[in-house]
Amino acid sequence: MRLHRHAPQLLRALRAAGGWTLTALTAVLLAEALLPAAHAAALGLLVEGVQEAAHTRRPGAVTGSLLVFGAVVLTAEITASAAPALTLLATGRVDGAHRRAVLALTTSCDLAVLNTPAARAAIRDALADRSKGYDCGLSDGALALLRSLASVAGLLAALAVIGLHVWWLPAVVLLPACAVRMLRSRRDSALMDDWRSATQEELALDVWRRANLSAVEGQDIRVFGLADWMVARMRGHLRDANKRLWDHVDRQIRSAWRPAALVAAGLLPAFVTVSADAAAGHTPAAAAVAVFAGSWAVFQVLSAQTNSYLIAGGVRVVLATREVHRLLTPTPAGAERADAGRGQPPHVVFEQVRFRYPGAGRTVLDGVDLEIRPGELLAVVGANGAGKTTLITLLCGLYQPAQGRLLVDGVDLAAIDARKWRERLCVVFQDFVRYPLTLAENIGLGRGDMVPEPTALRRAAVRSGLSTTVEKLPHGWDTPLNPSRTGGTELSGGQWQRVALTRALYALERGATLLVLDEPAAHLDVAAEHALFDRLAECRGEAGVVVISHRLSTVRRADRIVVLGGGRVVEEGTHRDLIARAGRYARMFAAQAERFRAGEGGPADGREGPVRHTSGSGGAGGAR
Ligand SMILES: Nc1ncnc2c1ncn2[C@@H]1O[C@H](COP(=O)(O)OP(=O)(O)OP(=O)(O)O)[C@@H](O)[C@H]1O
Repeated sequence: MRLHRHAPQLLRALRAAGGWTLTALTAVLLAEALLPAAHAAALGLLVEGVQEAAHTRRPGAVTGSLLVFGAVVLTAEITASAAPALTLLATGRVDGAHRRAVLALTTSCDLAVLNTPAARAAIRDALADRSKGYDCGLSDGALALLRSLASVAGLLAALAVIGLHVWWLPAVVLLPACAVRMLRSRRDSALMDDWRSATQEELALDVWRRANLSAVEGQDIRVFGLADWMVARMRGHLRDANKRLWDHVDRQIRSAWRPAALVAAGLLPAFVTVSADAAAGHTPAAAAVAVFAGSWAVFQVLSAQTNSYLIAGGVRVVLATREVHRLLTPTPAGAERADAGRGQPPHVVFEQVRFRYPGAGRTVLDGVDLEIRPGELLAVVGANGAGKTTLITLLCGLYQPAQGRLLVDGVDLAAIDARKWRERLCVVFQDFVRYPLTLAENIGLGRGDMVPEPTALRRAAVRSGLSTTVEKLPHGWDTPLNPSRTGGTELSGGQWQRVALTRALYALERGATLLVLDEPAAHLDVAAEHALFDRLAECRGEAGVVVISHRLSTVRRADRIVVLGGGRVVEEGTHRDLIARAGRYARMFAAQAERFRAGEGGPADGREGPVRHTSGSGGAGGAR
């Protein structure tokens, strides 16, 4: 790694620490680095002052040198207290700014790019999260470089102190000092390598530690009797992690004599010569003291020099960040893009849309032509894997079609500001997120960019049928939906689904005009699903509503039904039209009704399809 090429960029990162903090920190680090040399010089002066006071019998002769020595000691105290605080402040600001920049890129880029292995690896390296096994981040590297530069000044000063009295001594001291430094550097790098591999074992161990404490995995561990197996596995990881570290300690203890031998070999002959000169009266005692202390200062400065692995780690972050920038090139700025329009339900058209996930072999959507009319209630049905969820991710602009285009009110979605378009959408994905926050916060995230509005929260809860749940919660809206928090609780699957739905309906209250629901009733019973569909039907007109569902008895009441199959729309129309056509939809519907008639659940009026989407044969797909 060529440090000189990346050093300026690493140092530039420090600007985020702020002008004053950076200036103060640089001054403190410089003072710290100069202290050993200053101490040696002050010690020489003090000896000279004491000698003069003894010689002239004037105690006042020592005052000046005593003040200088006191100033050095005071500076050491001040820097020792100020350096950690300033370092902490600078670290927080530099890493904070860096993380914000990476986060901004990752949240604004296309998911297709974000999900590639190259992008994931670059983001991981750029964030260098310690909990993921990284030993140092951007600020560690940048501060290490700054400290190294300061220590060069300290080294030159220490060499000057000894060179001033004995001209040949700097070279004699510098050689063993550099050798000791190299040995230490190698030892630290080896320790980091061992520590890194031990961390990987620790991370693996942590997976099982957390699994044991988690309610979900905890169930499996108990039901399948995995406890002994898990403990054995954890022991294995712990043994591997510790073995590397113990081997390292063992090696270090056995080779501890090397630096000591180098110090002795370098310093002893020189010190003996200087002492002999001093005894012979060729070198003053004060100069000899300064030389001895100065020589030791050279060793001190070089030993204190921060390990190069930190700088290497910082450079790795710089390079990874550059890669993140290259891969996640943001879409053109919003201002240059078309606005998404507001207020009215959008008219969306999929035109010959083809799409395949990055790295996947199969084309999921293969020429989809689909219209979502303003304010209509549209149902999308199809077998498992037909591409219904994929359709939604394209509608949200999370992925771009490989071919074809999506038009929103006649404008290509690719030319519309993604943020503004998503403000018009409220989506509940099949795998909705269960945030470990309070109920109100969970719902408010439907428009996290706005100040939460309690009236809108309550209206959305009434619409989704969540109100009765709110009343039963110990702290109502302020109940944390996380049993491990004080006063927190866990919701059932169906209750969580209503929370996700309320989140979307809240977004509707706050200005969204297209509601998209992917299996919104997967966790609800048949009666609750019917009631939900009635409420969704009330939203139409005010907003467009797109519902994906496998339960055909429910979606039959949609304005239009679209059937996806083979990567394209194979049928569309009202329930009545599609039944009359006696095609794929009619066969799926008949199969579900047949299951119901066979007594597999639901009311017996032929309206209810009892089918859950979890099994291929039981779902719409199985009815083909
Ligand atoms: N992130 C992804 N990367 C690669 N392939 C994916 C990804 N997500 C989905 N797929 C594949 O795309 C196809 C369509 O998936 P999609 O989730 O859109 O189907 P679906 O109709 O919603 O299915 P279901 O009814 O089971 O929810 C599937 O074959 C699936 O394996």
